[in-house]
Amino acid sequence: MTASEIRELLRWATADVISFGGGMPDPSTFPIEDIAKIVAYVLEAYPHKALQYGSTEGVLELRQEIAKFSESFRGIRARPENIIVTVGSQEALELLGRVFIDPGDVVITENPTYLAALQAWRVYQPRLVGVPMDEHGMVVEILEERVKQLKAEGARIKFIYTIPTAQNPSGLTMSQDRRKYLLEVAERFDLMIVEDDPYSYFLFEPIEVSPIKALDKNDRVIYLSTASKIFAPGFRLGWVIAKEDVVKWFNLAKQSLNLNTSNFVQYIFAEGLRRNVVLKNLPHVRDLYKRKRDAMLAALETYMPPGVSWTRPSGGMFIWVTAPPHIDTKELLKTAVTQYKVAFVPGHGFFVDQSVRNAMRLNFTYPSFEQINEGIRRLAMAIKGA
Ligand SMILES: Cc1ncc(COP(=O)(O)O)c(CN)c1O
Ligand SMILES: O=C(O)/C=C/CC(=O)O
Repeated sequence: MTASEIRELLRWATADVISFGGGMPDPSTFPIEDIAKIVAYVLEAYPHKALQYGSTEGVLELRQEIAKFSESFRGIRARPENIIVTVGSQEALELLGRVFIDPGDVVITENPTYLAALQAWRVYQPRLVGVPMDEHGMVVEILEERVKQLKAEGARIKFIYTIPTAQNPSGLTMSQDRRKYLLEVAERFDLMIVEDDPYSYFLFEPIEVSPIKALDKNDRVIYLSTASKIFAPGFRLGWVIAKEDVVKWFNLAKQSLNLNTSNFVQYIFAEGLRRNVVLKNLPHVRDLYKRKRDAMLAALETYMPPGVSWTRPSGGMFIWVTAPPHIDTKELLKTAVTQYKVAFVPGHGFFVDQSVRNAMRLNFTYPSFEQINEGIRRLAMAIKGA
């Protein structure tokens, strides 16, 4: 077991430190009034169901609402039997490890990728294989070559993990052609794709892309999403859309983890979807995050010294920054926090072999506009002094 550099950062979060760490939503986006009304309604209308143990796969009413939401908003056709509700999509990542990974099995991911997925799976001792990205996302040509090599070695490839839209940590979005190519490679080599999709709700520029799951005609994609960025992360509510036998295995594995996801939050989120709270809130959230992204890009242009580069995310919550090669950002973090009062997530933990030491991930959704400008100014001073 290894620590999450993101979770560990929470230790540094003191009042005088500007943190670009955790991918936290701007608290102003939480639909507090709607949630307050819904809580009162749920406790009035069906308190005994909401406060009781529940089914491991999740409340039927919520799975029905998620199926409707996924089809109308994401173009993903699914029935409630194809859905299991999880304790955040982080639990879905754990279930993937618990159900699919035996020691030595190969898991293929983008490189860099979401470090808490790697953290969850390392417990099951996989062989992690990272595929590089370019501005169009995972370089699927390289993936195809790696798959051929791995198959020739007799490796057991359990799944390909991708965050195709506004990727964590890079902010990059996989093109539609690449999505089709990836699905074609998976079909040809009989592989499963895990599509982790917390961020497709926040695309700032019009990009013609669809979830890979919406293109999936042969149940080859296990799709993950979450209420964390569109409702509230404190609810710890995510979901998986997959073929029924995968849902059954996830159910089996989840029984011994936590019996069931909280009924209380499930009924609240079901009512939130029913009342269109999410879709009503999204345009405001998307506009706010676009403006915050632009504010951080402008501050980077203003303050960063030569030799520092960064991505221009198409959506999501993060900008990926590459410092000059002599800088180890894990070391830089200590100075940044203690001397310059600014924090970020060092980049090495996002790589399958922790090899890249001079990168960092910056969150722009949580800090205020003033903190974004001041924090980037401080960060630039820390980099110049390194
Ligand atoms: C790619 C990805 N997957 C999963 C998660 C976990 O989210 P949650 O457990 O809150 O649904 C996150 C959270 N930042 C994420 O970025
Ligand atoms: O910053 C992220 O990507 C994940 C955030 C969830 C967490 O707080 O660990």
